Amino acid sequence: MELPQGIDRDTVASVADEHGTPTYVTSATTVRDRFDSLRDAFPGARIQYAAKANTNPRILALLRERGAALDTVSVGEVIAGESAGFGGDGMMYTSYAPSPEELREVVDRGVLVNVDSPGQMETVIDAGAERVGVRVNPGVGAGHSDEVVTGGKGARFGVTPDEAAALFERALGAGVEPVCLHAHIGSGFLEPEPLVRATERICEIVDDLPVTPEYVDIGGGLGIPYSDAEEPLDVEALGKMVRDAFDVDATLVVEPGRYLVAESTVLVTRVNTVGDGVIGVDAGFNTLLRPAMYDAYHAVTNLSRDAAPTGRYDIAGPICESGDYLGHGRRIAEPREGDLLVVHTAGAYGFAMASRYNSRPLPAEVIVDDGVDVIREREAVDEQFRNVKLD
Ligand SMILES: Cc1ncc(COP(=O)(O)O)c(C=O)c1O
Ligand SMILES: N[C@@H](CCCC[NH3+])C(=O)O
Repeated sequence: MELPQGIDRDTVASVADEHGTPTYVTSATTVRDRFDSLRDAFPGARIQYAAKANTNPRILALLRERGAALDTVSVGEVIAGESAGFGGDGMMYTSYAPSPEELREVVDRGVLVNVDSPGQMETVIDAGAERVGVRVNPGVGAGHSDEVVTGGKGARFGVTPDEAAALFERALGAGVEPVCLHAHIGSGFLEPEPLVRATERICEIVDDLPVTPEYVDIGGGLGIPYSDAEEPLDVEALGKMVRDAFDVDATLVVEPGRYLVAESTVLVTRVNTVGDGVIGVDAGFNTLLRPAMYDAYHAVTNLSRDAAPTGRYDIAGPICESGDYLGHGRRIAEPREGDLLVVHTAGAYGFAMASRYNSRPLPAEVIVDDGVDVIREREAVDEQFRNVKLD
């Protein structure tokens, strides 16, 4: 698998030498390129980046400069958006079971809330919002695994179409403008059909609302190939099919996270231990959770060796759990202690899902644009204890 645009082996090696490992290394060019391809595929649409995929404010700012809006899920993400220059108008907030305090703070910050329960609607009205959105379950779901399907039967996200119409009525009755119907069916699908079907269904739901909202948000979920064997999603064809299905007089909102950032980033990690068929590296599921959590595949290459793959290796992280592997049976050039490995396609739900398990500090993040810039320092080991009270 290739490195992201504008990043070569020497760059990754010098990042590792200067800033240590594990470190996430992002190509600004690839982020811009993916944004531009979506903008071209969905002309006139609002491309609303789902900040949860990669919340680094420098990446948010890069997308804002390109013309993106922002979808947020917490006050923390709203603050990250503000620090990246997004105003309230440029952001929406779509969350599950938020506290009334959180909803009030989001409204105070001027961000449009997509509610998904009658109770949330009451809180947003009480908080003095002028506008509101409603999240509906369009009855269609899709995703790379069951854990990430958020629409269809059994999904807990979004109200029913009838409830959505009732919530629109409630907002109108309270003098609050219902400006958005929102849906999101799941994450990481590589075929256009589910999103096209959802778009058709969402438009039917819009037809039954008391007013047509300004925005109709069909969510994100656009997948990307994690291996050379997977066919990429044809976003141009998807854009055309969605636009053909979108027959309401509203601004189309597309809300991808993964598609915009996943391929922009690699995780560089150093080999600390070489055993019989198992190599131990300094990045584990504390750094990149996806393999352990979803059995997700991330390609791994040995940056330090020119040789063709010499064998198959299990790649283990440093966490004291037998499930801490980044990959199994990977064909790579024979690793030696001190070698650098690259874990590909790590820009979405990588750093964003990292933890301090085993009291290992959070990794560093670097962006490569005209030069190489640290966009998040590696956490110092003792920083993780700063809220601890010893007496
Ligand atoms: C409400 C909402 N919008 C957008 C997304 C973005 O998903 P993805 O990264 O798969 O595009 C998510 C996450 O699945 C989400 O929950
Ligand atoms: N975290 C998931 C995607 C879930 C998106 C959030 N709704 C992943 O890494 O694939």
